[in-house]
Amino acid sequence: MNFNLEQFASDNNSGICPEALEYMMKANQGSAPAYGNDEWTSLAADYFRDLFEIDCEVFFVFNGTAANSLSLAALCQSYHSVICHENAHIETDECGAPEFASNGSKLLLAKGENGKLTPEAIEAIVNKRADIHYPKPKVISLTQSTELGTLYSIDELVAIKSVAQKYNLKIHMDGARFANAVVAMNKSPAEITWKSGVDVLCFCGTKNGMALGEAIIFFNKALAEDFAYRCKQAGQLASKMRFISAPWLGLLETGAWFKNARHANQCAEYLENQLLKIEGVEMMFPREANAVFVKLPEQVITSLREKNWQFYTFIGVGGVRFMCSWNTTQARIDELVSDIKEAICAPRSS
Ligand SMILES: Cc1ncc(COP(=O)(O)O)c(C=O)c1O
Ligand SMILES: C[C@H](O)[C@H](N)C(=O)O
Repeated sequence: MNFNLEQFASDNNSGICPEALEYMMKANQGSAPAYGNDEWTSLAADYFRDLFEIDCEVFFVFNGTAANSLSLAALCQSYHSVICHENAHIETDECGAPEFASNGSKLLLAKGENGKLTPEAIEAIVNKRADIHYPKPKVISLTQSTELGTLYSIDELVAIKSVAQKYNLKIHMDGARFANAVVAMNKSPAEITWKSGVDVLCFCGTKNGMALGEAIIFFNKALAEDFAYRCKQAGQLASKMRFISAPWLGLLETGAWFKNARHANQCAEYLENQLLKIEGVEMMFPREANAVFVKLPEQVITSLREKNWQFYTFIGVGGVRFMCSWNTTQARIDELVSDIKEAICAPRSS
């Protein structure tokens, strides 16, 4: 298998973008204080404060599961619960880490069209029970863009914020593809986070072009009290933190965070448009960021696998996710589309 060819399984599969690599090399000069006491970490944190237009607390951890789990644990006690969508990554793909990190906060799952929570679904969970045996809802967890490639609009975020205020709930945002959401919505990072009621954001650098590294951004600073100890205890305090924060600064200072997300979104839009020209291909959800979800006949999926195409099929029988990244090329999209066309037109095996 040729590992150099871009794939469509995940933006996790992409390499390191030039800007992140350049700043990694810049940081690799001599020694620097460890555990986040270096200049790069300070500069990156300050840049986030400028970008989000608020004096927020910023922490850097290795991956998204850690970012989600630790930030959720900071928002609630073990006897509380976290309301999330049934397709939420914290439910489906973090191996119980959120429950583990919080010593037991239960995830309460809601259904919702296109992978999104609604105020009604949240209220139904909050009001389902009020007895002492029910883990008291304390946090709403939203993913922006969602696991199904869709977006919460500002109006939807504000409606959820009002429910959170009504029931004294905190709002966590899984921003694994937050940059893609900012680009797609053409709103400022502040408008789609703290100005819409978000208390803490997990801003993913890994999917945006870094080797690894997520920024946990507490807009409600009081909630970050002693959070550094939580990171240390969880093994998420990088001794050579400059090699997470410097690439982050590279993305931020050069604008690559925005450029990479815009490119990925544009590639997904191009892929969607090419697929819509093929009879027999059905879109599963609105394509609003860098993911394309389609229904494909089983023999097409088999044919693509035989040609070493990589993609997730976690969204039900015949459901396929194609994820575009900062380094996706139109040429590779055209190759994928050509193979899909060929497979759909091939005579069905009896
Ligand atoms: C929506 C979402 N949230 C969180 C994560 C967790 O990231 P990681 O795999 O780095 O733990 C992912 C992973 O790709 C994701 O897709
Ligand atoms: C689904 C998988 O766990 C990963 N979060 C991804 O989006 O590729």
